[in-house]
Amino acid sequence: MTENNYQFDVLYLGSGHGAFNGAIPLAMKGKKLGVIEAGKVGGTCPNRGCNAKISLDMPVKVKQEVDAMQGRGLDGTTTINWKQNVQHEKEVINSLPGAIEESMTSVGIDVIHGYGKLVDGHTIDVDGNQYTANKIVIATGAHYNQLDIPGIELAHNGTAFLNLEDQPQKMTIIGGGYIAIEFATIAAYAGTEVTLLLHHDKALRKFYQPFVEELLTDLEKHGVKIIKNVTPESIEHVNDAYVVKTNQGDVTSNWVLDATGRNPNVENIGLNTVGVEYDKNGIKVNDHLQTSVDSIYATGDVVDKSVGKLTPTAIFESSYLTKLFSGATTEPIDYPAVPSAVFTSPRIAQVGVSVDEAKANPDKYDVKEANLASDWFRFAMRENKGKTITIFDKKGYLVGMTEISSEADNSIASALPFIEYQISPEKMNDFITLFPTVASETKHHL
Ligand SMILES: Cc1cc2nc3c(=O)[nH]c(=O)nc-3n(C[C@H](O)[C@H](O)[C@H](O)COP(=O)(O)OP(=O)(O)OC[C@H]3O[C@@H](n4cnc5c(N)ncnc54)[C@H](O)[C@@H]3O)c2cc1C
Ligand SMILES: NC(=O)c1ccc[n+]([C@@H]2O[C@H](COP(=O)([O-])OP(=O)(O)OC[C@H]3O[C@@H](n4cnc5c(N)ncnc54)[C@H](O)[C@@H]3O)[C@@H](O)[C@H]2O)c1
Repeated sequence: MTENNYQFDVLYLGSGHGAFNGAIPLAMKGKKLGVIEAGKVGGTCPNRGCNAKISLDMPVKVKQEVDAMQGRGLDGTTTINWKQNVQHEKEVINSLPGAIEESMTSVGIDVIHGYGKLVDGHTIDVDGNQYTANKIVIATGAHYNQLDIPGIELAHNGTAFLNLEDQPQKMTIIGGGYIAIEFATIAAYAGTEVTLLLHHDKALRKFYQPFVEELLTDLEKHGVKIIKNVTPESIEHVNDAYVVKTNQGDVTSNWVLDATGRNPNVENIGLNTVGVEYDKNGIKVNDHLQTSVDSIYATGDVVDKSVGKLTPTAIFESSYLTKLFSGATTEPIDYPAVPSAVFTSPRIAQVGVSVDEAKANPDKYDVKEANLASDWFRFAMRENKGKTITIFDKKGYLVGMTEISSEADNSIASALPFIEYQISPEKMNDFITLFPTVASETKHHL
């Protein structure tokens, strides 16, 4: 029996990481749960986000490593087969929605397929059928922004890129965020001539800009043409090509990607009907992820939040609600330092206090910069561009780190416990790492 005789204790609108990561352990605690999904179970990340993207990146990373070892034990470069790579990606992701649905149904969760709309604080309508719950969690995620210019319907979004079976000879990418830069890398390494249109003079604005400049220079070496401070004005189909008309002239290619960001899915789900407050940045929540309607909570990309709209933050929020709903906590949500990485070649990754903040506050922080080319292990990998910057407070505790290298994601990941658990400089030596690894060499910089 559920609380107050509702059909469900908790009903999730959406089945992405903001829902299923918390729903499964909550169901295992005996709660009766329902998860409503209009599209593929598992949402963006497994089906058309992180997992799909990183599968396409695997040959790119290997190619970068093979290129680096030319004449150092390896003779002969390699080329990326676009069609095979997309097939490889499909083989990785195709089974995920079924597996995620099975992991929910196996613990008694009802997965309801259809489009849900809030009717009141305890009821969701799914294609004419009404479902009631003591609590509702809105986890509807986000959708691609579409530039408001004539001819934009001739451009494609990130999902189309991940499903693109025929390699374009030339591609125009509008945007300078994660998706624009990661997809430019994948396409350029496969031999597509990419033109990247940056709205301003900077890309990846949340990352340390000297590292971003190095990344852009490296992309240029791989044939990417970068045009800064450009405003796309329209797109036209001329003969077999697509022409992006801009304030700096025409850019012609066979395929155009609109990578100008993502917007939260707040429209047409009944938020106005029930009085849930939101704006273009997402649903407003308090420090318990509760919306302006007491019985309704929100997680993931649909939430207006200061931390990154990333899979691990969606998982953290979903898991927090599991603790809240099961009575394991009454405390507000308390995010740890949130790492982020751009999965390019080389990668840039960062966590904690930023380099800019540290340099602006020399009374609070010490900044240590290291060129990784002089690390013997990175030298063995022929990593010649790597740089790492570590940031310490005045007591010598690690509080932030930023790296550019082919292993930046793994290097930052290995430093996370030292930051989150505030390991003292003396205690750091109590850890024995595997040797020789990225982690063992990263530790020398901490
Ligand atoms: C191309 C790409 C690459 C990315 N790469 C990374 C990465 O490398 N690392 C990282 O951390 N993050 C990455 N992200 C971000 C990450 O995918 C999201 O932060 C994460 O998926 C958010 O999860 P969510 O549960 O909030 O939303 P989603 O996963 O989007 O799930 C929302 C679900 O709700 C469903 N839905 C919406 N409205 C309704 C309705 N009315 N009724 C029923 N169902 C509904 C949708 O169909 C969807 O399945 C990437 C995103 C993209 C697009
Ligand atoms: N590695 C990762 O963790 C990863 C990878 C991909 C996506 N994501 C997530 O997905 C989300 C979406 O990524 P994204 O790259 O689409 O968004 P983004 O917000 O990172 O970048 C959007 C880009 O579009 C540009 N832009 C905006 N309006 C424009 C205009 N009118 N004309 C030209 N350019 C314009 C911006 O300047 C910016 O460079 C992000 O929130 C990110 O958290 C994460």
